[in-house]
Amino acid sequence: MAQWLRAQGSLVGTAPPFDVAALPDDPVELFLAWILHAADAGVAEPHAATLATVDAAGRPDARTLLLKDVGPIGWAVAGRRSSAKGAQLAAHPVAALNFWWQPVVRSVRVRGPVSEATRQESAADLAARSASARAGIPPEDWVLWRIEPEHVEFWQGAPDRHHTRVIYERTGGSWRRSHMTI
Ligand SMILES: Cc1cc2nc3c(=O)[nH]c(=O)nc-3n(C[C@H](O)[C@H](O)[C@H](O)COP(=O)(O)O)c2cc1C
Repeated sequence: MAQWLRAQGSLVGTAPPFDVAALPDDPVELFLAWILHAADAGVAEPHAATLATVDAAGRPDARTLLLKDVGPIGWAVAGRRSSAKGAQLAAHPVAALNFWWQPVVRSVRVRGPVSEATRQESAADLAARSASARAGIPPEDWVLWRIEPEHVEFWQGAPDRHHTRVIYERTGGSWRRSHMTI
């Protein structure tokens, strides 16, 4: 199996130009540019991401879900309060969210504290789902969570392995930005 895995391609997409001299001050702006670009480049379901949480004993967990919104107050995801992630977020309201857009060799990582949206916002998210996706979900069990970004990393792979990492770290009310080629 190890041989088969080694034979699989990696970073075989085509990365677009990425000018680190022209980065926005706000990582949300760069994220919006990247996810829209990924969709234009044919990435199916570019809003699918891996949400990582930790349980009460400190053990990590992760699953795929859909990004519901992104803006000045964070990256929003939704699910059942009664789920494992619901219990984990109640015990440790922190999370990481990872995106991987293979055809454009781009990945984004977001980390930070998590808070629940208002009951109205959670209800509106549930109401916006298809009838089949709503079926069997009591409204009070559906929660929209927001990850308030403290650390956002944009990674773009290069065929020559000179990959680019751009890191935004929030200190107080402002963002500190750095980038490197690795
Ligand atoms: C593409 C995709 C999108 C998904 N979207 C969601 C979602 O938005 N919310 C959700 O709760 N689960 C979603 N799921 C199911 C989760 O991956 C997971 O099975 C479920 O949330 C239970 O996870 P938990 O037991 O860790 O809480 C999605 C799965 C896939 C593959």
